[in-house]
Amino acid sequence: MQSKPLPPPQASILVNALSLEFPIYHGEAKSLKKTLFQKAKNSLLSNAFSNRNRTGGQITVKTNGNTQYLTVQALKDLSFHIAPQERVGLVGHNGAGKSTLLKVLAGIYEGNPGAVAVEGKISALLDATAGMNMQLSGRENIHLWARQHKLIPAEEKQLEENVEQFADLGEFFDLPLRLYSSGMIMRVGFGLITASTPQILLMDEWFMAGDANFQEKARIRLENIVQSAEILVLTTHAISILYQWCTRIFWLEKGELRMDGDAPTVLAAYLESVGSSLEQELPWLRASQPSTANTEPTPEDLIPE
Ligand SMILES: Nc1ncnc2c1ncn2[C@@H]1O[C@H](COP(=O)(O)OP(=O)(O)OP(=O)(O)O)[C@@H](O)[C@H]1O
Repeated sequence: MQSKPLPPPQASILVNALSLEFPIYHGEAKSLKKTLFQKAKNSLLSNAFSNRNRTGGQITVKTNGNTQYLTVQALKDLSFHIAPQERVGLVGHNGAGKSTLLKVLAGIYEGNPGAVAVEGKISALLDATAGMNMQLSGRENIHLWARQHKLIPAEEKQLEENVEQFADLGEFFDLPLRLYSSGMIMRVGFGLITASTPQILLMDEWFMAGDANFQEKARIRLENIVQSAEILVLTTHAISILYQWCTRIFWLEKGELRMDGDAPTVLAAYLESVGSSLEQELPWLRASQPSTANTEPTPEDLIPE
């Protein structure tokens, strides 16, 4: 008897005490180094610098033998579990660690060993040029990607046709990417990443760019993959998208998880901390019923007017 293939395991993301710091290499700029060292030392003494400055990760002084060096703590001791059907939004000030966290989940950055366990096939809409070779044409980049992902020839052909049609670049599809505009590169990158449905979809804000024609085509493609992805993790500064799309929000501050909870609660607390409110950001809330929050996501909301 032929055995049935096993269904793919359910998607999940388990993060346990994740930290990530970037060393600052700026040896030649002595005055900058001196200033940063002084600020970091003052902050250790008084904690005033870190409280006042709500941009970027925490800058700290580290010691290795006789040498001192500076690091930016981009993520600090994060722990959480994301289960299937959860749609998580990341909020926080500039430099809070949102993009870095997405990159760690995507496997682009490595956190501390054993801190991240991801189950399921991931697609990351983080950077349109990630993994692309600027010397190769759009078509060649598709083949490169197909080989890296071990597609069989029929799948590779299908992918090529799919992306070529979506990107709609005419003869530019066979010219090197270095001759493309950023919007043209995005068409190839977006088309490639959204050609198949992932179990886990990670999205940063970059995909909101592009001309009107691109946005309409992108909307249709996004609609399909967002609805079928098991897990969505998204970062954007657009509160209305977070409110309508997400079931859960992580509020990051200087790399730490300041709050984790349902979208209305965490967004209200976050907005209050920056002197705003949900009613101010989403005037339509006043007129709508509470039950309309977190309804089925509408990808139209991702595309700016
Ligand atoms: N490749 C890198 N090298 C050094 N420092 C980095 C690097 N990437 C991020 N950082 C630092 O890590 C911190 C977190 O950056 P990150 O890009 O994750 O913030 P963010 O929350 O996505 O910000 P924004 O809302 O402005 O996009 C910042 O202080 C940033 O300077």
